[in-house]
Amino acid sequence: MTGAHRRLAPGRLVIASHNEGKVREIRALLAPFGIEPVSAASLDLPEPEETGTTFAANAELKARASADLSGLPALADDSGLCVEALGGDPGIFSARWAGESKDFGVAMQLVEDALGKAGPETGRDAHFVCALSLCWPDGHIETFEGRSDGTLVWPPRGQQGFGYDPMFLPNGHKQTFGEMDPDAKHAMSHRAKAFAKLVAAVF
Ligand SMILES: O=P(O)(O)OP(=O)(O)OP(=O)(O)OC[C@H]1O[C@@H](n2cnc3c(O)ncnc32)[C@H](O)[C@@H]1O
Ligand SMILES: [Mg+2]
Repeated sequence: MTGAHRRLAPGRLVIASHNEGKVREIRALLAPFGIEPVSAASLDLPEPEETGTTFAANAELKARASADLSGLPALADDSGLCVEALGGDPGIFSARWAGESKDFGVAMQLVEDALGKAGPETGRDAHFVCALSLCWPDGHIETFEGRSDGTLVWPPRGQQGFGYDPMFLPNGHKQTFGEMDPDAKHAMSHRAKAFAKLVAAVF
């Protein structure tokens, strides 16, 4: 982003996400900062169409939509799993690979099948990206990104986290994000890294 940072005043903040897993993680990350989080679902805010071509563009359009409609600052997250052998797919389409029923068992199987087609020589490296955008009701917006690098395991392991977590083994660790205690994921995830940048800028 460009320009000066703006401080976020204590008070209500909309978490502009309809993904319960993300909302849970963002609440935990916000807990120490005296902010009163309100979810987009509890305000009945619609889920905007994600027409952006980058994580940052989608995070910005989601944050802006919620800030406009609620009159409160809004924090949105756009994130996804990028697989090197698949040219970065599913990337910004990570949610869409799970289909209408949001079944990540299906989405992980699609990733595994695509990796099988790509062949063993291409490797199993992958990374998660998280873009966090904070938009104020007057339209001022700030965006921060974080990334976690790792490899993909099969079969998936663990019941913690959400989405693609059970098949993602972060570099230097023995447990997948699906097996890790939530606090351990928060200490190192793509979301936590983006959040640390946001904290440094606006709190
Ligand atoms: O747009 P919102 O309402 O926030 O919810 P969403 O689920 O549609 O979220 P995205 O558009 O950002 O899609 C990203 C998908 O990538 C996956 N994903 C993102 N972060 C993840 C994480 O930390 N662990 C596992 N999967 C993750 C997850 O399945 C998401 O559905
Ligand atoms: Mg989405």
